[in-house]
Amino acid sequence: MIQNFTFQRISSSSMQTKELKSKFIIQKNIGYGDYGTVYQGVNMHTRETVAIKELSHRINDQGINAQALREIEILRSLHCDQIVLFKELAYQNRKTYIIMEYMEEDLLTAMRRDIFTEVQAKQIMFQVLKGLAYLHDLGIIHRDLKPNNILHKNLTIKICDLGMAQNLKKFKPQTTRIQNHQYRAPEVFLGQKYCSKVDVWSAGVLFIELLFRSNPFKGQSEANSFQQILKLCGTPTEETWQGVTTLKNYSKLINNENFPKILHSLLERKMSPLLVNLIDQMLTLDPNKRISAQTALQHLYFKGINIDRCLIINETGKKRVKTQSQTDTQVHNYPDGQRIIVISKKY
Ligand SMILES: Nc1ncnc2c1ncn2[C@@H]1O[C@H](COP(=O)(O)OP(=O)(O)OP(=O)(O)O)[C@@H](O)[C@H]1O
Repeated sequence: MIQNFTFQRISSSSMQTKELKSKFIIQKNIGYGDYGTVYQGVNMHTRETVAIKELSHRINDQGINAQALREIEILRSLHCDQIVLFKELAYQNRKTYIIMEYMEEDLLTAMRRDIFTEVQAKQIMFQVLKGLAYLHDLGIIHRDLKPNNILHKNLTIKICDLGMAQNLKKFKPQTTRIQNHQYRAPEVFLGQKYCSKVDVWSAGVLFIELLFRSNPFKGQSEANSFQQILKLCGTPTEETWQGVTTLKNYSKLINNENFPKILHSLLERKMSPLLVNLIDQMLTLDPNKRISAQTALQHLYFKGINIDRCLIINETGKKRVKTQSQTDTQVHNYPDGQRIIVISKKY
């Protein structure tokens, strides 16, 4: 009965759910997650290739679980080039299927195989930040940004898996059981009420991972990852993060050891000053001081970016970056008095 109610709720706003087999053929399995299996399929009427996410709910479950319902409700309301496109819902044998546009693969798979150049990482990050800025503008936090939730097709990026997303406008209580611990923002570890800046933190981690092929906050456990944050970003103090010592988990997670901030100098060895400045702002411990996705898009690092022109695909389908030997010199003065001179190649 409740199962029917759930479908009625979903279909109430002109959503027609059809039985899966009347329209789609499942071709192969393309992904597994904690909440479902994703298949490649084809729409028999249009011949379009689609991704079909099966939302598992056991026989005795009462309708679609809250996470699945949240994913459906949020995903279908979004219209953004950087978010995977929701197409329709289907059902079969008491299971619900989200039909989405099909993408080539996720970034985790791509990162395990390919080494990204800085130009490619820049293209990827610009699109990820655009997707986040769109979500944040609507009051939605993704809360689970990580390489396997970012899809690409020839480096056109789409964020997927809105199962953990929260619409801040709905004023629901916040859980701290969010984000994979290697991408988790410090305020979540410390038990502070959080906002869309948690996604910016995850994006900053992803940026480093794309360039270094390793996650700076990799840890076997949540505690390990948090220790890594402290070791690289420094121990937060009242001077650097006002109110940090009063946070719920402060005394549990932070002892007397005072780590200096060394992330900046590690990044400088490999990255341009502008990029270091951007990542530094994305990985600022205090969420109030951390850059927003919208402001990050306007950072000088992205000045002149043209996604279409930079990437060309060669005949074998491999990504190749077109470069020219022209250089460009820019001087940037930051409000904190820092002055950066950048000599960069024009692309
Ligand atoms: N539209 C798509 N096109 C191609 N592959 C996809 C698509 N959607 C998902 N996938 C693949 O399926 C995987 C799992 O999808 P998704 O993250 O939505 O499932 P989940 O059960 O919510 O996962 P999680 O365990 O992260 O919560 C992705 O990492 C990706 O590899």
